[in-house]
Amino acid sequence: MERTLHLENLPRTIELERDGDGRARLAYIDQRRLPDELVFERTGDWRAVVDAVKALAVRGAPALGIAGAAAVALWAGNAGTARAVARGCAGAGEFFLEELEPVAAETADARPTAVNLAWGVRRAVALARDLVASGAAPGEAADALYDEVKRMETEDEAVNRAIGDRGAELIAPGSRILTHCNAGSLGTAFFGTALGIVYAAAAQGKVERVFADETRPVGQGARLTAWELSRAGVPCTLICDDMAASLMAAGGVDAVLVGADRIAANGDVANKIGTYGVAVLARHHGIPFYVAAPTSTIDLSLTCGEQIPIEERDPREVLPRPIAGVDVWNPAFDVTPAALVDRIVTEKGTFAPGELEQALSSVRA
Ligand SMILES: CSC[C@@H](O)[C@@H](O)C(=O)COP(=O)(O)O
Repeated sequence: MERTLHLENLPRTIELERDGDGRARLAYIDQRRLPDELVFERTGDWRAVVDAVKALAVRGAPALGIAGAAAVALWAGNAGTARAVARGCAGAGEFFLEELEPVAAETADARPTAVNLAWGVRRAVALARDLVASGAAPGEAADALYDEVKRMETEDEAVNRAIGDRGAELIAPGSRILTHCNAGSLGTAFFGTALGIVYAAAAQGKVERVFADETRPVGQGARLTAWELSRAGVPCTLICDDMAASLMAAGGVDAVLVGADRIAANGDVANKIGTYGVAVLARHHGIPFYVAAPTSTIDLSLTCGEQIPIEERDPREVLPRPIAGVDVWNPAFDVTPAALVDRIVTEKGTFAPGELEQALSSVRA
């Protein structure tokens, strides 16, 4: 039975826009406040974007890519251009690029695991360099960076929809799908990666229900995935992370779908902490484990997952009121070995982890 989805109820997550005076600003959903309230923040300050990334107000690998490029564009349109203009014409472009360097470095370092953040920054910086090299003034470079971020937003949705269509082919009718964290519209400009597959498969009437892991410690599953799926009209059941094993043992899960923050060349997958455990459980119970990600999340410069930097976050996320004598370890991500991943779904194709490197080298060539 085909299901009527209500994707129109999902707001766009992150968008560069111009205010009434033509100044660039970034509008984003403050995801810390969901599901209690849907609040859009707006800022023209690149440092505020970096702070929003660090605080998880903006999160999810593809959304971080856009945030990274947007921070560069905002700097270029405000402080970058103003300082270069104040300095005068001679060498303004070189001065602009020199000043851009620490801005780019600070933005790219805001979160280390999701490779899209640095990818987005690199894409913006490369464009700025090309423009200055071809004689563009800083103000012109800033306008072009604005347009580039808008292109990234559009591309991101198109990529997610392609992932959705490809991934839906893996989903059997009547499927009960387990997901971890939020790899949905909220982690992207729009539509989502793992949840993009859910939306595409649900539109074909194949999804009976999605089980959302709560995803301790920050609760992206409980606060974000459950909110997003219910708004979109997909039946959703929230479970605590430690219930997944029992659910699988009871025969309640037909497939696992998760997103990724970085995928190494050998197909090892870094994603939200707890993903590895879900993959072990899925293999034990003979349930297929699928990863959905854009090719921008695949880092062919790393041969294996051990090389992926894992972000450690504030212990207060785990233990809000410290207990004397108790230490806390709070890694935000873990690495699922390629051997536990059945298929990786990208916009360019669906691959076994072992095929990834060769397949992507040939599609990129
Ligand atoms: C489409 S988002 C994919 C991943 O980035 C997602 O699964 C994830 O792990 C997000 O972690 P977060 O710490 O919330 O940024």
